[in-house]
Amino acid sequence: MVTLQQQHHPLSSSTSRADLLLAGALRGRKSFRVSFGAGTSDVLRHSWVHRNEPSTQVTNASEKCCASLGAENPMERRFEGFRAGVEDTVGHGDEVGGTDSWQEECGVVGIFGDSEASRLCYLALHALQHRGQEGAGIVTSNNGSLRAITGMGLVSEVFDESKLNELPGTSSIGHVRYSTAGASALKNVQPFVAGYRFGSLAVAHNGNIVNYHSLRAALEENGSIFNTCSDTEVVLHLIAISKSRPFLQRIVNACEQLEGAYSLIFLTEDKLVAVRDPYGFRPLVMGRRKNGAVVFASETCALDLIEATYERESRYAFGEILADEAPVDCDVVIAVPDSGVVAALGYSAKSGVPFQQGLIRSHYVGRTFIEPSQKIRDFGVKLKLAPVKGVLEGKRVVVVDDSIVRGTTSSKIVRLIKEAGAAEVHMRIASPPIIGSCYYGVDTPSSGELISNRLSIEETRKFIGADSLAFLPLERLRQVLGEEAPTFCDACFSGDYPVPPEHMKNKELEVVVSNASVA
Ligand SMILES: O=P(O)(O)OC[C@H]1O[C@H](OP(=O)(O)OP(=O)(O)O)[C@H](O)[C@@H]1O
Ligand SMILES: NC(=O)CC[C@H](N)C(=O)O
Repeated sequence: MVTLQQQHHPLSSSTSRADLLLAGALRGRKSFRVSFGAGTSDVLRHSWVHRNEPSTQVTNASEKCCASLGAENPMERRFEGFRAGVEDTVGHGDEVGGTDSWQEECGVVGIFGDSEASRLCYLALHALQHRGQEGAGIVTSNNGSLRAITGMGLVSEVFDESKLNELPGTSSIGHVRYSTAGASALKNVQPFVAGYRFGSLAVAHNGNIVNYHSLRAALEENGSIFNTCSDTEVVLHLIAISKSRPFLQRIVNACEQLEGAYSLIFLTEDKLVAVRDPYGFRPLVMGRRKNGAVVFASETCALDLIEATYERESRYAFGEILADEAPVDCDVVIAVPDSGVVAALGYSAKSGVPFQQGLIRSHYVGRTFIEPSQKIRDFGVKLKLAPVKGVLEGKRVVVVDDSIVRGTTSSKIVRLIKEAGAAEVHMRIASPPIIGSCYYGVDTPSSGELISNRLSIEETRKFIGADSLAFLPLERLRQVLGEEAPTFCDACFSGDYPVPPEHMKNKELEVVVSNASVA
């Protein structure tokens, strides 16, 4: 582990140390670990500390997790179809055997050094709401103790002004949940807070710990009692039993035992620590507010909302590369909102072709994956996206999206745009073809259902009905990532799985590698 940075935090002398640590300890791969704060308190405690809200109704291990969903909760209706027969350790990925589109998974946030920490956390969670709608929670640290509020439902359903008033403090972490391990139930809603012999510790996790079953079995064998049926809880137990010193080393020690995907944010009475797995499976970005407060979040949209700056935006570069690699005579560049917007701006800037809003997204419609059948899903795309005739009629249109998964969205979009009168439709995709399923926490369909696994780029172009189709070449993606490229997992694009997963669900591992990038 190498210390990259030590600096004075401008806000408070009691939180005066900021360490940015770049760890190379985990299996020889590079990952980053970041901690902010000072000192440790040596409080002797073993019990769980406050998870306010009804979540404190702790249960015996054999209880089905789905049991604690409240009847009045709107999410109960939304997830009704998924819950039948759900076992303790089951999340969405296991229940439905993959979903209709590329799922982004939970969102995590951490704020350090701002007197409005819980409010900023709340706003940032709003920006990340698309990553998980089952439950939300915030933990703050104030005057040497942690305080948590968690609940089922959307951020706006769980929190209001009075709840936020109950969460004073200058540091906070937050979570929006899309379950992958452990059913959709209140007790599995994060952040989790635990008390152990050195004080209190909270954690928010995005990802899937693939060796969770064996870790939990070993911990239970040694007497650990679990409070939830989420994979995330093992991390707290591993930290609590670690013999390493100081606190950061205990985290390293715990994470060294984890396999799979984890972007984790920890909060103690005086520290905030962000950890990313050695392969960078799940996203995590760092930003800073003007007052010096440090922010971690799953996506940059959360940084933008709370006016924290982030140094690099690679999606813009992906758009520029597409314009460079796959130019085409066209009149207008449009995006599939919201995920294609930044890349479309990059394409437009590089090609000199104007960017316009050719598709308007309705934010009042649920994500298409909630719809149960293919037939209904087709309507879903139409409901979600409305073409703007004035922009499209008679035009040669370049449409930029971030990915093609099964091909459902792209084919509907091409049809919508043509029906609106476009003369030509050229799809540009700001990622390489997705040829392999994900086993590390992104709920993707099985490999066989991925269109780029089954069809060549030319066949995919025909399937979606576009006049041309181009993907971001994998080598160019790696170029953008530079030296960091080997530290990121690109299994879904390359078929090269860095960690063989313990549980394969029903997905096949075989992938067909497709080399061409333009059709
Ligand atoms: O090829 P398909 O299987 O249709 O999936 C591809 C689509 O899925 C994602 O959107 P999603 O529906 O997740 O909504 P988003 O725009 O909120 O990301 C992605 O941005 C593509 O538009
Ligand atoms: N989507 C996620 O990142 C889920 C985190 C964790 N595995 C859970 O199920 O709660």
